[in-house]
Amino acid sequence: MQICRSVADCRAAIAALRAKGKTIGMVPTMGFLHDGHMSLVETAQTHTDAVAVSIFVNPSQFGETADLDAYPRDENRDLEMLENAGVAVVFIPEVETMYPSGDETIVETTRMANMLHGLVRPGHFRGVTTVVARLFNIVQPDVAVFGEKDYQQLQVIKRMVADLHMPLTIIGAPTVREADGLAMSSRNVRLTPEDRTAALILSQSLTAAEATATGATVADLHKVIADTVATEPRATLKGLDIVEAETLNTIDGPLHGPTAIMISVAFGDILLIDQRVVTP
Ligand SMILES: Nc1ncnc2c1ncn2[C@@H]1O[C@H](COP(=O)(O)OP(=O)(O)OP(=O)(O)O)[C@@H](O)[C@H]1O
Ligand SMILES: CC(C)(CO)[C@@H](O)C(=O)[O-]
Ligand code: BAL
Repeated sequence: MQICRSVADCRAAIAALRAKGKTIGMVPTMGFLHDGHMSLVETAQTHTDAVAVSIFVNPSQFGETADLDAYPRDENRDLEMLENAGVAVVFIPEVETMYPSGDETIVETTRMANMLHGLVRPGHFRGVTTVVARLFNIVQPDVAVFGEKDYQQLQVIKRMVADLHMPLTIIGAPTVREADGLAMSSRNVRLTPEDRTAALILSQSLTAAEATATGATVADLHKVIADTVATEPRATLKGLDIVEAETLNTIDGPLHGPTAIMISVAFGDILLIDQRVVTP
């Protein structure tokens, strides 16, 4: 496994694989890896010959520096997991490497970035597309894999790739969960034991909504989720969006096709997200 910290080293490692005729898959991450990330690596490996993983805690997608500062990191453990998984290249840049001129050049999906979860975290998706576009330009993968857990992020990136005619395919991979249903997230380790138990309310509220989806309106599902989350006093519902699955367009009246339910719930200063696509 090649560990690269500069753009030149990363490009050289990828070029060496290309010279052997290998196709390249990519999994962008912010590190502190868990089984959710490793499932994305496996998906990338089934589609391509060699996989590159980036580890970069991207400052431009964090609103509050407290959230950025508290973001968990463990580079040695991450590298061991990636080596064991047979990853070919790991790219671990510094902030100066990714942002040589700060935020002079940005990439933004102007509509999709500034709706739904983008309103809960202003500027977040602009930071995501800006860094992902840079990562794609450095690695130039054939395929990149993103988790469905970050549902809006996946749709935003697909839109960016289509609109900028980027020559790669984006694949979405299902959410990997703990045994009790909590979506795996690097942020879970910051939860107190009480909040960790309370966090089950995310998946439980989605299950309650799914059970009533057929024949339901958006307003009905809003109520089911809000009422379920309200039964957990430690949880604060921050965002709840029920939209058409691919376009993220709003739905009037009853659900009429694949529908994405996206929720964000805060436990103190820790914001957790989950989603489910239901087809009535
Ligand atoms: N439980 C999961 N199942 C599948 N994919 C996941 C899961 N958690 C994260 N991912 C995906 O891994 C990629 C990197 O995500 P990231 O490094 O932000 O991890 P994370 O655990 O989501 O961290 P956090 O939510 O705390 O920011 C993204 O494409 C994300 O959607
Ligand atoms: C895609 C990503 C690595 C960009 O920083 C990040 O948003 C994430 O980990 O989901
Ligand atoms: N997984 C999305 C990255 C973030 O929360 O900033």
